Amino acid sequence: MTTIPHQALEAAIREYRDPYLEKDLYELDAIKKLDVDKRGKVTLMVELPYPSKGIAGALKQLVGNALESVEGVESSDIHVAQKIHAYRAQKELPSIPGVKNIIAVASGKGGVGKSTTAVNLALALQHEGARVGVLDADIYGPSVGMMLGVPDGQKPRVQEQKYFIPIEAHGLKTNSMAYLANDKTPMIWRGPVVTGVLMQLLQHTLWGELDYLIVDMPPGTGDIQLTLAQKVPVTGAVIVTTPQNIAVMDAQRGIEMFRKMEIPVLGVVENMSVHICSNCGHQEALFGTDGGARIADDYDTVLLGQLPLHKTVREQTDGGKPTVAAEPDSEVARRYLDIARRVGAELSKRERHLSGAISSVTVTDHWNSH
Ligand SMILES: Nc1ncnc2c1ncn2[C@@H]1O[C@H](COP(=O)(O)OP(=O)(O)OP(=O)(O)O)[C@@H](O)[C@H]1O
Repeated sequence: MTTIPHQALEAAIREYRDPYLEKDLYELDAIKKLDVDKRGKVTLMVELPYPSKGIAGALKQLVGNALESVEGVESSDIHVAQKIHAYRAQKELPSIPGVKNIIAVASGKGGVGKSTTAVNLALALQHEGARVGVLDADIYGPSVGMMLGVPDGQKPRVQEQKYFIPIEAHGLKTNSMAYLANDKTPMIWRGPVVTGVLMQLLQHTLWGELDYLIVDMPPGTGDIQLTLAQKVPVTGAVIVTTPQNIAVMDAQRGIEMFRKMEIPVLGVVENMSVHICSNCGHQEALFGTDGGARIADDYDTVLLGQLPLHKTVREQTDGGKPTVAAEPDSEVARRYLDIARRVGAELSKRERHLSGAISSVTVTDHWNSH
């Protein structure tokens, strides 16, 4: 029988640093079980605080190699799971039953690719193992349904004349202003009416159990956005910008608005960073360079990622099958998946929601990545 000093195992495990949280697994309190059997087989259970399916393989391999180089260790069996907590919303606003976290995707300016980012981020979080919904609050151009391939005119079913049953698309639970509108309704939806309708959509949809509800906000920083930022219990905001100066300036205004409302800004996504020619692959910075990095720097937040301006992104997203669903292994989808893990990781640094405050929350969603 071999006796392997615990210190040696711990030292080996500590060699791995989480790429998003930049801490080792002990610092993250991620080690849930560590056992060695008589034959030198190490069993390790790791639990990460963000959706991380895509990096579980690498983690297992790296930690496995480190463990197996410890004298006396013959083999290792590593299990990786994730546990997504509910984090505090601004000003202790009451949460939506079953919804652990609401992430607002916002932009200071229209047309920068906010909705494209919102749907791909939602799909990427799901791909990484989370349960996700999307609320389209973009009253000026609700496009989430179209981008997720929901047939025109489809309406959510209503239960007990009070609750909406969300429309499922690509595994996401969705609800949208667009599902309820007809050609005439946008005319009456102005100001306070709009926020009233949006709050109803949020509160009267049977979302079920969600780790993240992505809210695609209307672009800009006007009254509607401000009211939403005051009323929707948001746990974190993601700001989408393009690199050009004007968009960056508007994005700064967006960051300031969320900060004023005490909503943590999780970071900035720079969309349309470079144009990639679909014929020759030539890359060109059409809208200038590094706008997202500058703003992240100036506002002490994180550049979550950069997306190229690419014809297939538009074709796939506008065609009802966003890139992460259409081509999950593509370079662009990999960027969205990286952004999703970063968003989850950034959120996991925030203050937790008081335990027990959300009654219907499930605390573990284990998946093994064998
Ligand atoms: N990275 C990209 N590459 C190519 N096309 C893109 C990219 N991002 C967005 N687009 C396209 O740009 C258009 C605008 O995108 P989107 O609707 O997401 O912007 P938005 O900021 O949500 O606009 P608004 O909220 O003002 O309606 C869409 O046709 C979309 O497919």
